[in-house]
Amino acid sequence: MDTIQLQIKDLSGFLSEEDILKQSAQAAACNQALHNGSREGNDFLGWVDLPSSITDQVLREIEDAATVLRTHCDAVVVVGIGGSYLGARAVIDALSSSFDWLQEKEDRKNPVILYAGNNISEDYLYELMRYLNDKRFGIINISKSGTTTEPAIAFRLLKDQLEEKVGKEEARKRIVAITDASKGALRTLADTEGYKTFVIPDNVGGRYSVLTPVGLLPIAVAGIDIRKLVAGAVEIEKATVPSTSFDYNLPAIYAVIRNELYKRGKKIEILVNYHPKLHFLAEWWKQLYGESEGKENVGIFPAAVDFTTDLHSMGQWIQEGERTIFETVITIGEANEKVQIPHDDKDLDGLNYLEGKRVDEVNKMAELGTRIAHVDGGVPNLTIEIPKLNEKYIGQLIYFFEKACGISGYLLGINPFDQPGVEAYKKNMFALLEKPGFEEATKAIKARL
Ligand SMILES: O=P(O)(O)OC[C@H]1O[C@H](O)[C@H](O)[C@@H](O)[C@@H]1O
Repeated sequence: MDTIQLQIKDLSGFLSEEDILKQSAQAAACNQALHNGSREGNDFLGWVDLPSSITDQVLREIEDAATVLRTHCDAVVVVGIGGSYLGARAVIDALSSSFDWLQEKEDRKNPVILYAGNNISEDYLYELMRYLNDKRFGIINISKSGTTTEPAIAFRLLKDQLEEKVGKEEARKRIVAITDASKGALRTLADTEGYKTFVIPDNVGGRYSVLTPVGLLPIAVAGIDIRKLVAGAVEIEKATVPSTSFDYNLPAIYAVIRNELYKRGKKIEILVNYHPKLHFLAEWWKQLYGESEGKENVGIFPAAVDFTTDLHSMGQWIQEGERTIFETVITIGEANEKVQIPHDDKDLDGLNYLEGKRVDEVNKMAELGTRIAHVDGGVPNLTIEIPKLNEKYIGQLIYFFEKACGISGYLLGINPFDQPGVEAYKKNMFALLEKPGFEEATKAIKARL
């Protein structure tokens, strides 16, 4: 097995093969629409053939910029929010040691990757700047619009700190901006300051941008092979072209299943993992599906849990709470490392029955036991099988989820490529902060307080 797989046998009793196959023509039409741009949102389809169109030259330019940062910095702060950081963080966490950031400087092969601009917490920023005070650090500032408040605040602070520490000249070498080709405050700022920049293509939305420099540069700085990641994505891109028959088009099958379950009252999809390093993959997935489908008062609510951790907190709800959920489980075939449970002469903890077993074997039995219990408890389960955690399969998984999301959104009958609802909080916040241009809104909102 050289590719990710979709396992659907635990849907029996909830959804038949016939129910799924009935939707195959519709799903194929949605997939076709993603390729020929015949439906809503067609100005945001740049991601569809993005993996196969990334040239060697583009990859080299990203790798070169990564080398500059890796040479000049012991820590690199990725400034961005939503699609401008989640993809990078998902891949970096999935493919790095869980304790990478704790390694002493002399033992490190890669700079520590830190994140900012994804919240407006004063304490967070203070603590980050304090940590960076005696570090050789750099910044990758990412914003597609170039106008988002959270990263703009973080960047202003970090830029000040860096320039004060090393001077404007050296700071310029350690700052890279990734933004629109011509629009937005970040573009103006980067051009004025003379930063190295990369462009986010107009036709690739933030949540679909992980395979552009938005994701690839931070990932490369973290020492991860972006060529293998992209190659993995290309494989699924090729395997899901419109001529692919429905039975082999895994994203199309996944898209149909989640929509059919939704029609049957399963309003919440829980993405499940059994490895803490996949936590941010689920965060990335939540944005992808949440922003794409949650509109016009419809859409599955994308949730996520980390098992077995959350079996000791959310497990009760999932087993016996309202039956409006289904689970999509990401399962990893083979652990990358080997740890066996040792023998203990006294066996005071009663664990000798596990002696000699790999920890992963125990994890897998927890996974199997949970799946059986949840299905028995009325929770449909589908499983995405990944042979092991490496660049290639994460690349496959990224494209799998992106393609499925596009098909799924069209099946649902909405435009999966806009996010009008996100503006509501911003308008109120700007009005409350008395941003120039919001005078009327300021008056109106203040009258409500
Ligand atoms: O990259 P930016 O323009 O800064 O946007 C960052 C994020 O915030 C926005 O409000 C959108 O909801 C997201 O889709 C986007 O990924």
